[in-house]
Amino acid sequence: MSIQWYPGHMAKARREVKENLNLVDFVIELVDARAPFSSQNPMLQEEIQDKPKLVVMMKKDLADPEVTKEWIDYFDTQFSHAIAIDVNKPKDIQQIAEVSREITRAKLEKQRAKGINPRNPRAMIVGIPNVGKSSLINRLAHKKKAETGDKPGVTKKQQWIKVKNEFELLDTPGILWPKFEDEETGFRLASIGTIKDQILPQDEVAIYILNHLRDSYPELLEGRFGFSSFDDVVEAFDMIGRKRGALESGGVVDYEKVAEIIIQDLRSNRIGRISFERP
Ligand SMILES: Nc1nc2c(ncn2[C@@H]2O[C@H](COP(=O)(O)OP(=O)(O)OP(=O)(O)O)[C@@H](O)[C@H]2O)c(=O)[nH]1
Repeated sequence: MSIQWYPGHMAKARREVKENLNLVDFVIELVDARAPFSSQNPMLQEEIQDKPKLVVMMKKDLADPEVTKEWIDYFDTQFSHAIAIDVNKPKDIQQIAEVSREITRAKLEKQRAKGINPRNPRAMIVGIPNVGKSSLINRLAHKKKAETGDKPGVTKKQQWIKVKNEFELLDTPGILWPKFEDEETGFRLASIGTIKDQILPQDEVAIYILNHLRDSYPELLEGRFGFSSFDDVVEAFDMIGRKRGALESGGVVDYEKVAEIIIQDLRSNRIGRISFERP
């Protein structure tokens, strides 16, 4: 995870995805259910053109279920099929094969009508770093451990994974960059752990999270930290620091430590199910 995206990397990633897109009939785009807009790649649609797309919102177990429902409706109005999954739920994984059948049905029927015996449709997974691409590929392939490619000197042959006899999946995912649109997008991506911790100041990320909890999830703020509102963020840091023993010698609150506590509590799902954006 946490690739630093420079123009050269971006051009190379785009080229690689484009080459593989030529091999497939439809695309499975992974986004993070907690921030489905910010975690989309801004250029993917351009490359996909009119190929059918299935949007899979990963990590639904970490997102606010009400908001996830809104996103599914939203993507449906955008002519994309969308589902939300928890990669550890076999039932959710099963859903991918079912929706894929719907997506490719029309094309297969057309081919059959022409007397062609169609081959299995082919798909590839595309998404930003850390969104869950390898986890999903491994589940679809019934593998327990991630396979490591890229051994120096070994050319990795592309392989197709047969998924429930519904479609064939390219075993290597396409990795593209997230949006870098504005500060708000950056904070959302930092909160869900998509961008390198060094990129944005951790105290600012923690403040962003606290403000979001106060404004949208006061009951979760209360449940985890013991207060549901605050006027001044320093006061909030002080309360958390005292409660959690993040103190320097002399009993002064260690703000850096508090920022770390807030971020880690969020990412390890100890605060509750939180979404960072609505459609
Ligand atoms: N809670 C939860 N965690 C998930 C889910 N899917 C993936 N993860 C976790 O997200 C992290 C990243 O998953 P990966 O499969 O490595 O993501 P990736 O997109 O292949 O990452 P890169 O190799 O960096 O591009 C891992 O810790 C996974 O366990 C999910 O549905 N729910």
